[in-house]
Formats: sequence, structure tokens, C-alpha cells
Amino acid sequence: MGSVNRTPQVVTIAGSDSGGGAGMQADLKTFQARHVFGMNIVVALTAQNTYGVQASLPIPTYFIDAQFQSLDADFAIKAAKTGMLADSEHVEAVVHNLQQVDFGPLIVDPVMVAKGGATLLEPEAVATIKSKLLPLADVVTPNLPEAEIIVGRPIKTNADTITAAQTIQQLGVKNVIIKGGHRSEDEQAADYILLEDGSSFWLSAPRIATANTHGTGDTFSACIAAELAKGQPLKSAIVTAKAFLQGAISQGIFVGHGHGPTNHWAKLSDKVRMSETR
Ligand SMILES: Nc1ncnc2c1ncn2[C@@H]1O[C@H](COP(=O)(O)OP(=O)(O)O)[C@@H](O)[C@H]1O
Ligand SMILES: Cc1ncc(COP(=O)(O)O)c(N)n1
Repeated sequence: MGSVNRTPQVVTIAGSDSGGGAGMQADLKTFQARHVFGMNIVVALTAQNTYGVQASLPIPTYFIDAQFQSLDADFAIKAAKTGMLADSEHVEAVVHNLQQVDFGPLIVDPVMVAKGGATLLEPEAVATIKSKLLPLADVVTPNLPEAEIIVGRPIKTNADTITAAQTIQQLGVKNVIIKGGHRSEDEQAADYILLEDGSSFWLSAPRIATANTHGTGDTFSACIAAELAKGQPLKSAIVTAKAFLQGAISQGIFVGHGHGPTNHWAKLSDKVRMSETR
């Protein structure tokens, strides 16, 4: 059947956000906006809104296996991303399944704590992510607090960011992106990218003063996966993701009463700048 499986297909392996702004809902909205066919493997459910996470429920791991098997039996998946993985048992289940399938390049967003403060990954699972999941990853996208936990030291300066990326690369992941969204004192939201070939660069865009940043990290990694599935080289996939985020944060939509989501209908921003140094 020559005509099937020509549409780029992408899967998110993540937690569900009932509020629709983060987690796999942000991923699926991003996939739709970037014109790829999105699928999902649910690892955990959350009862969540723009105020925070009210409850969460990991899915039994046999059901994670079942979802992997259903997708693998039918689709030609060209890129995958992970998000909320809950705990060590669920990280192990995802790793085990990823070893059985070929879903293309893997983007690991090492989600640990929601912006509202809720735990999305039990602290004991960080070691499992480091030793078992990161070696399978083509790209890892920690924010600054996640990168600090992975390397086990504070990241205060640009030089600290660069050495942290090198340390993370040594864990066996080819390409590392340390996102600078949390450095709120910076006028620019600057992300540092260290690629497999040893080259590196910063991607910056003007920091937007807004409370609507729920799901930014999910959206960013989902956009990279979407662009890779369409065949874009990694470097331009990352630049597109940054431009998508800048648009989605600056051209806000307003729902809920707390930290609102971003706008997945927004146009790509032209405010992203790439530089060798900061
Ligand atoms: N206020 C902001 N203005 C502009 N860009 C932002 C802002 N907050 C985050 N970003 C960008 O959004 C992307 C996601 O980063 P971040 O918010 O740090 O991720 P996470 O959701 O994992 O904490 C990065 O490219 C970051 O630079
Ligand atoms: C199910 C799920 N996955 C990921 C996030 C992280 O998003 P954020 O850090 O923007 O709150 C979240 N809040 N919920």
C-alpha cells in the first residue's frame, strides 16, 4: 500500500493534563499546528488546571506496553518525545518498550516539577533517567532546575550552563539543550545548545513578561520532534521550536485564572537570534 504512511507521524509518551495547557495535550496541539500526525502513549493522568496539579495517577505499566504495541503494529512513527514519566517503574517501562520499537529520533524532556510546584517525577527516578533513558535519547531538553538536578550542582552563570551541557552529554545523550526560561532576571530567554559534533550556540529571544507559560517546555520539545519527523535537520528544528515558542508565548490566549497556557495557533516569531557566545 504505497500511499499509506506518507504523512509524518509523531508520538508523545507523557502525562495527560486535564487543563489542556501542558503535558501531552500541549504536545498534540503542537503536532497539529506543525502539520504532523500526533499520537500519544499515556504514562500518567493528572487532574490539573492553570492553578496547579490537584491529583495524579500513574497508568499501570502493562497498559503502557499495550499502547506501545498498538502503535508499533500500525504506524510509521518518525519521531518520539517523552514528558512526565512519574517514577522509576514507569521510566523503566518506557525504556523497555523503546528498546523494542523504532520510533525514530527520541527527544527526552526530563520533566520533574510542574511550574506550580507539583512533583511530576519522584526524585528517586532521576537516577533511572540518567542511567537508562538518556543513553537512548538523541536530544535532551532540561530547563535550568532540571539540569541542576541532573548534574548535581548549581548553574548560575553562562559558563556553568556550558559545563553542565558537557556533563550531560557525557551521560550518553548526543545533543543537549539547556533552556533558559527560568532565569527571570535575564532580558533575553536564552537557551544553550550543544550538538553531537561538539559545536554549540545560544538561541535568544526577548523575554516576555507574562504569567502564561504553562506547558512551554512540553511545547518546545514537541515542536522539535515534529520538525524532525518532517525531515528537518536538528539545528533548524531547534530554531523553529524557539520561534514557535516565542510566538506562542507572545501572542497569548487567555483561559483560566492562574498560570495560563500558550497559544498553539500563533505564528512563528522572527525575534529569535542565534549566536556563538553570549
Ligand atoms: N517568559 C518567556 N519569554 C520568552 N521565552 C520564554 C519565556 N519563558 C520560557 N521561554 C522559552 O520557552 C522555552 C521553554 O523553556 P522553559 O520555560 O525554561 O521550559 P520548562 O517549561 O521545561 O520549564 C525555551 O525556549 C525558553 O527560552
Ligand atoms: C502532565 C504534565 N506534564 C508536564 C507538565 C510540565 O509543564 P509546566 O512545567 O509548564 O507546568 C505538566 N504541568 N503536566
